Amino acid sequence: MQLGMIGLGRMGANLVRRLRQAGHECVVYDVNADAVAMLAAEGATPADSLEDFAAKLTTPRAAWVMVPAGLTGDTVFKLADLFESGDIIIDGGNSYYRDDIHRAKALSEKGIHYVDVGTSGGVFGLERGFCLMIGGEPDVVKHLEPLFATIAPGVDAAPRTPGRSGAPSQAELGYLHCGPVGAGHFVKMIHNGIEYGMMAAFAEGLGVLNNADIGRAAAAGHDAETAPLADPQYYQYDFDIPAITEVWRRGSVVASWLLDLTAVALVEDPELGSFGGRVSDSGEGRWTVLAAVEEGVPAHVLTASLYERFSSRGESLYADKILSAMRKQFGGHHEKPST
Ligand SMILES: O=C(O)[C@H](O)[C@@H](O)[C@H](O)[C@H](O)COP(=O)(O)O
Repeated sequence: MQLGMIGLGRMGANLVRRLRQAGHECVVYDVNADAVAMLAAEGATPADSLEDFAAKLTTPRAAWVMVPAGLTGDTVFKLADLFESGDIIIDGGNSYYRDDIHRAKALSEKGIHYVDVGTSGGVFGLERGFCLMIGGEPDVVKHLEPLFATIAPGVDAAPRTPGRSGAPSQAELGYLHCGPVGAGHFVKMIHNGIEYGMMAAFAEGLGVLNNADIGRAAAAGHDAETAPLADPQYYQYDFDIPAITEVWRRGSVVASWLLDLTAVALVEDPELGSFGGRVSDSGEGRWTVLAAVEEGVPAHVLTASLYERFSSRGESLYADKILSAMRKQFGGHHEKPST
């Protein structure tokens, strides 16, 4: 089957490679001509403009947009100007599901179909396959199924769940038509909200392990900034955290791909010296929390993990200064000045 790919960064390029390995034809375009040339050298059909891209696709066209966040809407609408009724535009980025709903409505006036695909797997997707969460019209999603089946990891990526037998379902193959337009990105949004929570759980637990030698510092003298440690004898452990993440990978309840990646990170940089501790976020966690608020559903862990990212970037500094100022006012306590 033929697919056009716009956006040949790590994700887009690897999607093309995975499709090509299975014999699908790919027409590729990116504003970076070098990225186009690299995939052309691997056998993809290059396009040197959006117009050229649209012209090289056979109707009904199917184009996957995988451009950096912020450029997706513009790219979708530019492409829609060149496309005809019956053509399909797939947004495989991390778009807000509400944008999908608006875009699909606008495109439908021209008869163009819009499919949203939450794509998980990151830089490992070429080898492992990408988990796909899909939203769109059933017949359009069905038409694209050979592409989704190729991109997805396949049934062997995980042991079959006891109780499931016979021909593997879509979900067992690693892709799922989740519902109408927006449903794919809604599911991906919540996936990423969970990702924030799981990451924060590992980070906080390892942080507590990392401080389990605090009893030694306490023996050397009490720091007036914190309450005295009641029993320093209980905090005399100098844990090997890379080794702990490694042992947890084998047979423990918290074994997971996220833990595997944490173990890799700690082998590469045991002291984490290459990180400043500022954690970015690109919107999915915020949208998850907004959805929880609007649904009136508690999401304690996911909300706390989002706020931790804000704190990591110094966004709690003003509030922390207010805390110090109040404590000094009512108690006359000494609070350390800014450094
Ligand atoms: O499932 C995935 O492969 C990841 O979730 C991927 O989509 C990306 O790494 C996140 O979107 C980062 O999200 P933040 O920038 O919000 O941490």
